[in-house]
Amino acid sequence: MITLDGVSKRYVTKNGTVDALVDVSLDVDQGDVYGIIGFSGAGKSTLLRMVNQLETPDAGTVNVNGQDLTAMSPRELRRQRRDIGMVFQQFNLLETKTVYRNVAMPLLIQGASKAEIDRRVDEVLKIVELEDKRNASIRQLSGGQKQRVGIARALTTQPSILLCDEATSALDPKTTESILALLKKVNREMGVTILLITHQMHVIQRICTKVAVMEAGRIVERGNVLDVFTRPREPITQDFVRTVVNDQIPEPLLEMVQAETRPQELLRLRFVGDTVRQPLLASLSRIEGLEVNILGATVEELQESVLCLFLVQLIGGPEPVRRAEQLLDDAGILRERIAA
Ligand SMILES: Nc1ncnc2c1ncn2[C@@H]1O[C@H](COP(=O)(O)OP(=O)(O)OP(=O)(O)O)[C@@H](O)[C@H]1O
Repeated sequence: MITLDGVSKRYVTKNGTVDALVDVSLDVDQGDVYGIIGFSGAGKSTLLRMVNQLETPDAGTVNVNGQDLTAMSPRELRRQRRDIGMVFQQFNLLETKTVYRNVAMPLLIQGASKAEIDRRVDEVLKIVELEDKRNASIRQLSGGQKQRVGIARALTTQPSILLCDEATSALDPKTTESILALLKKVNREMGVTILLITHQMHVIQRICTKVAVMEAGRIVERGNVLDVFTRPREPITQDFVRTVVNDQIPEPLLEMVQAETRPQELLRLRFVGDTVRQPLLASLSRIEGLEVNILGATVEELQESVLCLFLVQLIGGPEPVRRAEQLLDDAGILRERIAA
């Protein structure tokens, strides 16, 4: 549905050159909620703006619905952009105008009839649950309500793609949850494909199906959210995952572990989905000559499944520890040894 192929973008300023995108390729399929995560300056905004050609590439192509946007005339591009809505971090609304006027804007620009505009505005305000604010001024709204107006405006032209530029970064945690739930609803019930950029792994966890991690203009890791959360490869991805799934031994317990004089093995275990139901820890503790201590545990909901992370200390000789590791391997549990 969206395909970037070998896209590069270099900005030249009086302070020097910046390679904002370096040979970036990306495939977003219909129905995806695709999240791009990275630190400030990684190139996320530049990538997002390629998809509606607010930025043009120095090299590579940008295809949307099978059409190469980089080869389009300005007129064709304007038509294509109606199929791509955009939601902004700072809402980008006309503060002195009404909700109706803001939401109607894309249709007014297109020259739609008053009857059609009225019908469509009412439809989208219902979706974002702001019917009662139709005639309110934007200034009278909370941040969360403003973002709902921003989403409604992006949906008026019935786009098949929604681009979200840090849509929840200016909102408090509770409002963030409600906006993320709304985006998920837009994806599920209206079939809108979403490409979003964020620096919060929590956003990826809550609504994305796929994720790409960006660093210095490159995509360094990508995949299904469940896979990336379970087996993050790159250090930057591990850092992002750690902000949601803590995988470190808590400081007070570390001292106890380091003071242990008996032979021990420290393991980080990851269980996904059905594996969670197995009574593994009970089985481990039945191994003769083995003492099992839990040093940490996290359970996170992820894509309608659960990811559990356990930090365990196995105290015992080589044979009981080997049996324990065998048991974990047979159960398909991901295990990783950690240093004390
Ligand atoms: N119009 C521009 N002119 C010059 N440099 C730019 C321009 N736009 C972006 N850059 C630079 O390109 C790099 C990537 O910027 P970009 O905004 O895409 O990153 P980002 O990951 O979205 O960052 P943030 O999260 O801070 O928005 C940065 O070094 C930025 O300073």
